[in-house]
Amino acid sequence: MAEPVLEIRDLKKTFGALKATDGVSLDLRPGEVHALIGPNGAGKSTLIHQISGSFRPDSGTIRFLGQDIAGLDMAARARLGLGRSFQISSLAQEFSALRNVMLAVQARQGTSFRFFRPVMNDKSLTEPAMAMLERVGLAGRAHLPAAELSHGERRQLEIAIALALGSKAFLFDEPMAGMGPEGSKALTKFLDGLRHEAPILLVEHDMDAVFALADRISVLVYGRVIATGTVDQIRNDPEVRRAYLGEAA
Ligand SMILES: Nc1ncnc2c1ncn2[C@@H]1O[C@H](COP(=O)(O)OP(=O)(O)OP(=O)(O)O)[C@@H](O)[C@H]1O
Repeated sequence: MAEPVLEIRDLKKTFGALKATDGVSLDLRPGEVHALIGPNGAGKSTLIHQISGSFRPDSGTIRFLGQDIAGLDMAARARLGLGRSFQISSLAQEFSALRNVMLAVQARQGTSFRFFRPVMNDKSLTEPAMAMLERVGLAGRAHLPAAELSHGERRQLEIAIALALGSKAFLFDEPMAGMGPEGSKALTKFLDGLRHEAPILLVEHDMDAVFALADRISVLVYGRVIATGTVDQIRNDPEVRRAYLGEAA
């Protein structure tokens, strides 16, 4: 089996007396969508924050592409290729979609703002940025300000930016939230293709999306993983049904 892209071992984080993550271990393999589900307050977002670097774990290890990243800050983790969650919106609202992606291309190239050159005519930025917008299906909206894009389009733009930054894995925290049924369907289809570019750790309450996308599901309850398995294994696990899925599954 291929080496995991991301390996979490025994991650613990407390807030006062509350054990928000209580010894979580899981991994993310190349090409997969690994969904993390569980009731409200189970510790899903806290886990994502620890992986992305916005919270520091009390103990445990996080290895990304073979490297221990627990001591790195958020920006350093992003530079290594850990694509950030949707909950942090990184868009410059007044800039066009194209310009937003160009900034990411520029950041990856390691060049700073080029005040002496008209950036919008700089093909070394516009061409890769446009290619990225095409990949996410936004080429036709390239010249609109980010603020004028729909909710779903802004999500696509955020992914284009993450891809332009060279993301090698994605952490998505409730991407379907606020999307509506049609938007969720479109985003599900899009994420299904995205997994081949970079595997996805997906926190999501929308079970249709989870069941459609997940290669594996881990169920978090009170900060602990109570089960990890395929969609069928999780749907048929009596403890999971009791703790989370109820009879809806
Ligand atoms: N910064 C914080 N300070 C104190 N307590 C926190 C903090 N962040 C989260 N918590 C608590 O940790 C627990 C886990 O919260 P978390 O947001 O990770 O759960 P979740 O599974 O993502 O829930 P939801 O599905 O509702 O988003 C909750 O009891 C929450 O109140």
